[in-house]
Amino acid sequence: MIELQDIKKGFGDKEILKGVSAVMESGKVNLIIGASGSGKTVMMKCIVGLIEVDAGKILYDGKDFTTMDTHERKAIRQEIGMLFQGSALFDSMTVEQNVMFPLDMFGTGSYRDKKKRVAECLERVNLKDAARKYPAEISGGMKKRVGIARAIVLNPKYLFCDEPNSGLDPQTSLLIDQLIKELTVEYNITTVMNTHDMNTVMESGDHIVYMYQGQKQWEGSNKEIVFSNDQLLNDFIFASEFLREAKEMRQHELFSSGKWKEDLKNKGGNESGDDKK
Ligand SMILES: Nc1ncnc2c1ncn2[C@@H]1O[C@H](COP(=O)(O)OP(=O)(O)OP(=O)(O)O)[C@@H](O)[C@H]1O
Repeated sequence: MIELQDIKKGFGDKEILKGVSAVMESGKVNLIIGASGSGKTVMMKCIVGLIEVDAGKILYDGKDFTTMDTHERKAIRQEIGMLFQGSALFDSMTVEQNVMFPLDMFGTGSYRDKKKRVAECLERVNLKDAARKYPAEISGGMKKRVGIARAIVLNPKYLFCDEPNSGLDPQTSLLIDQLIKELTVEYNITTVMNTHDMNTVMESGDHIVYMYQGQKQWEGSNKEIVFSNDQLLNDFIFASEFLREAKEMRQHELFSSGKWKEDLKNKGGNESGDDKK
């Protein structure tokens, strides 16, 4: 679990994060969404320590990251897996060597153990047969899967994904989303993902933090989004008439099945559809 307590960050006299609090739960895909410039990337960089917050706390399973020294931070960083937007593979290395890289950097076992771990991860993302290929020889979706294998090779407790679906077709995006979600549940990882992809929001958003101009405007699940009355969130998510109609249909479907009550109860919400901020 990662907890943000009133984090603030500014550059010069420009305040970017204006006191954000949120809890990113383990075993869940926690999404950060919002318009361009709303502060998603700055927030993500603060959480992993690429930039320092001006105020507030970031707790990794109760341990305050903001006051840790370099040594303590290094220990946390070893528990973090990162999936970068462009996959960020080394072109001169094979798929297998790319996945091996974090093990060579931080791993302790023998070469044989490392090879075994790499094989397990490649098998898990269904890329066993591509081990000897180079990035230039595989598709964009496969590159993302290599990125995922590399991100999980050290058994991370926390996984950060920056726009994992950018540049992928809708079907491949869905497969990547499913894979990330499965791994999150399987290994009880706290996954934090920055995304613009509305399919991801609706399919994988166990917990969604909607950022608006440096503040958390709304948070809830993909089910709660359908019943949200927050105007800014609705304008952002259901931007087109088509999506507004789809939302109404989904609401109707959930209302008539009575399933919305069950879903909201499970999420700790109430029947009035009041939003949590
Ligand atoms: N290093 C920096 N120095 C100064 N300003 C910065 C810096 N990094 C980000 N900003 C500013 O912070 C604001 C939020 O940027 P951020 O990258 O977090 O937006 P975002 O929500 O991730 O947008 P996008 O969806 O386009 O990636 C922007 O106005 C940006 O110009």
